[in-house]
Amino acid sequence: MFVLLLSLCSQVVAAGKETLQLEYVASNAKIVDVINNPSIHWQTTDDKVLNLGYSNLSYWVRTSLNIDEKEGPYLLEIAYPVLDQLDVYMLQEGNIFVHQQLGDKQPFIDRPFAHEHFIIPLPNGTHGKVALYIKVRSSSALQLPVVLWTNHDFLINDQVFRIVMGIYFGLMGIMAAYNVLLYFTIRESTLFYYVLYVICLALFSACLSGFAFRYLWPNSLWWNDQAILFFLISSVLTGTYFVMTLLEIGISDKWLYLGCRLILGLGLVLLFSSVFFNYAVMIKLTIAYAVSACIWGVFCRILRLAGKSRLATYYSIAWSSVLIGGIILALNKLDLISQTWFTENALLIGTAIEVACLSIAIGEKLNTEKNKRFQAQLTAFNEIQKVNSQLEKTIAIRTRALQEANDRLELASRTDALTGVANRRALDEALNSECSRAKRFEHALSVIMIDIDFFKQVNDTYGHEAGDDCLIHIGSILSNCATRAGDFVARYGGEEFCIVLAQTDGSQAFDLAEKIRMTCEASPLISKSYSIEMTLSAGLHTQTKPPYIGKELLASADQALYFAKRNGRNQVAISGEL
Ligand SMILES: Nc1nc2c(ncn2[C@@H]2O[C@H](COP(=O)(O)OP(=O)(O)OP(=O)(O)O)[C@@H](O)[C@H]2O)c(=O)[nH]1
Repeated sequence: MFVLLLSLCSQVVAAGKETLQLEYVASNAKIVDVINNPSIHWQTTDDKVLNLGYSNLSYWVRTSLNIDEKEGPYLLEIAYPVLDQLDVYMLQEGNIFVHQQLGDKQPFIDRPFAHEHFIIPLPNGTHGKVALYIKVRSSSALQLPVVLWTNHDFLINDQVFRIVMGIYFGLMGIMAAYNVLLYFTIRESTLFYYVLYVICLALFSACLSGFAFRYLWPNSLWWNDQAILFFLISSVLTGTYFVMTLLEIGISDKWLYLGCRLILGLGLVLLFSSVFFNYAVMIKLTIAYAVSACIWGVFCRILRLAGKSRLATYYSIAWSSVLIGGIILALNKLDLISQTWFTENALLIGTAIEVACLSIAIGEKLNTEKNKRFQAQLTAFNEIQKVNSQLEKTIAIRTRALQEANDRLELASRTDALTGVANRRALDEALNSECSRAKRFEHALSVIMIDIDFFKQVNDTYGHEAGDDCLIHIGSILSNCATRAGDFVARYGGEEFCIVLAQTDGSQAFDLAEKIRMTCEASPLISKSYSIEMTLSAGLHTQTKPPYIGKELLASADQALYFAKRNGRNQVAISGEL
């Protein structure tokens, strides 16, 4: 876009303006002492634009214009808005017919033609050879781009000039407005400094191009000079803050941080000094300061962005473009390169590219940070998942261990500690549940009560320890004999045992009771020091119809046992047959 407009602009300028051969001399004399004074040694220049660099002297510049009335009317343009004082004289045959005082030391309203540049309309009817004398003085760089336009060509050229400026300030405005909205949304300090930087840069460009004087402070002559310094220094200050936040230069980056702090400190000193010291001195210092800061910006990129390729690319293009633009403008102002549309607008082009690239660089940085945050969240999420699964495993192991412990406790609470068979509590539960089942399915249910004969004698003879071993021995005989599903062996208490036989009729139960009795009789408890022979007495009760009541079954079986004892022991008695 810029290249297109640049070429378009160059064509219009080339077609519209008459090339003027300027002569100049450093002199503070009056017009009457300059015209027709053969002792003055006028110097000529081959440049299209007279460029005298930074000079505090007054200069007289002269040329002659050939006016063809048929082509007119004509406008004389001095296309450099920051000149301090201009006295423009036009003479024909030694008579002054135009005298115009111009310059940015006069209120804008005094200009004969409302324009950012200095424009002098030639009086109607001007014809033939006209001598042009300009006395110029400026504390800024002294350039004198004098152009003679026909009205028609001037209008075409001016339209292009305004389109280019409109695009530039429009771009700056959009960038500032968009990023300020973005700042209020995401509160990222880089955006804040970027917006300040863009505003300062745009205002600095507005000062240089004359737009600020025309539209913002047309009557503030002192401020109009100060504003150039103020906004250039402010651009560097806000730009440095921006670079520090964009590149995350903190106190840990010792030398980079100190460098940035030095630039900020120097900027503040210059800003303060600019109020008191001569503009001509301050502008040179400020330009040197701005160029150094710009080079420092490039240096920061080299040290800080090695390896961060995309952000580095945008940043490099941005800073290089403004650096190149600034250098071209500085060389132009110092009269080291000639003034052309491009050299005059190089900084504008550079800053426009810079502002756009920096905006992309911010986006790139935010994007990188978003990805970093996402990665961190992902890592944290994975970590949490890992911990959770570890926790779940640990909980499962603990739960299993707890369950096993509970099972062991449950078993222990239902088991007789000495013999290992079920205890009385478990017997009551099993008997009740078998009673319910028998009632429901109308099964026969048998209960055998067993008691060791003369066990007191065993204890008395062999001791309690041996007695305990005998109880264990009998418990194991019972468990080994009553092995059918539904057989339930329990220690009833002391030397008494009980067997519940589900779905077992009287004859089956009797056979089992006999088998147990005989096994016991035939299996003495043998140890190194003794062999204890034992017999059992058993009472059997079988319930074949309701009511199935546990306590009553036990009582009937116990009654039968009592009978077996009384009847001589070592026998099985059946409750119904007593
Ligand atoms: N070693 C040991 N002896 C027990 C245990 N529980 C009960 N006894 C003993 O068992 C004996 C039971 O004796 P008694 O009730 O007089 O009956 P008995 O001597 O077996 O005679 P009968 O039952 O009439 O044949 C007592 O001496 C109790 O001390 C026990 O857990 N261990």
